[in-house]
Amino acid sequence: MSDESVILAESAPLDLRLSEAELAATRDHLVSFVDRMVDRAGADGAVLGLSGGIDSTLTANLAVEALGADRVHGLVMPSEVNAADNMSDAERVARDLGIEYDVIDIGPIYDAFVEAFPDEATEQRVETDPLRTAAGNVRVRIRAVLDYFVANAENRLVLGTGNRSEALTGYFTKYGDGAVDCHPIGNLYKQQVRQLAAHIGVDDDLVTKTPSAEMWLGQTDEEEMGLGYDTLDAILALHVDGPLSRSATVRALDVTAEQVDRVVDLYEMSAHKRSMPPSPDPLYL
Ligand SMILES: Nc1ncnc2c1ncn2[C@@H]1O[C@H](COP(=O)(O)OP(=O)(O)OC[C@H]2O[C@@H]([n+]3cccc(C(=O)O)c3)[C@H](O)[C@@H]2O)[C@@H](O)[C@H]1O
Ligand SMILES: Nc1ncnc2c1ncn2[C@@H]1O[C@H](COP(=O)(O)OP(=O)(O)OP(=O)(O)O)[C@@H](O)[C@H]1O
Ligand SMILES: [Mg+2]
Repeated sequence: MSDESVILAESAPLDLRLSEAELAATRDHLVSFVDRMVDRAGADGAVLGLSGGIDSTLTANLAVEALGADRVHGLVMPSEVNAADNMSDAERVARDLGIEYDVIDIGPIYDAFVEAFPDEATEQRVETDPLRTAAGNVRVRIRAVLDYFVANAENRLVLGTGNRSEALTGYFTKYGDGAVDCHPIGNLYKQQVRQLAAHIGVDDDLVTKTPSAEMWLGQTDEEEMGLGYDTLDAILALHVDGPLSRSATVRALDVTAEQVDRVVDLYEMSAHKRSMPPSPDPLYL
């Protein structure tokens, strides 16, 4: 069994599932949020990146429910490190929803970036950290530039797809997938994202797909974070968002103190990603 399947085989230590009535209320709440955001901005619609993952799939579904298919524009943006299956899933989502979408190969844009960089060795070293992450972040930020081009050109808002598990751990690229106008699913833990997606009828293969940022070939969120989402969500809900102490969390979830500490570290180290860039207090002379 690979490391990844060990992580995915973990049983959920805390049941965060919503009831059917709560799912229905959540769906209405998020749909009206999207509608309100676009309306208050005086925008004509929304644009979002479609990756074939569950976060963008759910967000696209909610956007279509809020705005109608004719006011949602999807961008499928493959690169050399995206699995072809994910890109065809992204196109399937757009087609099934009946939205306008473009497929934009970001490979040449990324290559131009690397070639323009003065360090000739950059290209050779990008497959090992820290350059692997830096290079992956470039791809993510290129997508943000394209999202905003469409938003500017077509008077749309950029919909983010971040969920609460990612926000609290800083598991996103600053000014990359974090560069958006709002995050409709930003208050749902990852397992609630899956549950809401299943509730609204998203295909099962998309609901159960292994989450991946696809910053490099074969990347998975859970492997990189060193924690399964079910464990992560449970620790976030009880300890970071909730009132339980470190030791009470260890007892309640049957997790290790190291796992709780890891989550707290991720949370604390990423505080800068959850606030506006600070300036010094004003100096009144
Ligand atoms: N204390 C501090 N105060 C203010 N700024 C601080 C800072 N510490 C770092 N920084 C700044 O933040 C930068 C690091 O942040 P960042 O550039 O985001 O880079 P970083 O957090 O290193 O990498 C992004 C992480 O998010 C994951 N990700 C990215 C995109 C999508 C998804 C997904 O789930 O799909 C996941 C990715 O796999 C990776 O683990 C530093 O280079 C520095 O500029
Ligand atoms: N190849 C891509 N084309 C278009 N958009 C992308 C691509 N890769 C990532 N994105 C955008 O970046 C967002 C963040 O990626 P992330 O992996 O967190 O979400 P996801 O792929 O929708 O779901 P999961 O986390 O389960 O993989 C995506 O939801 C999508 O909006
Ligand atoms: Mg993904």
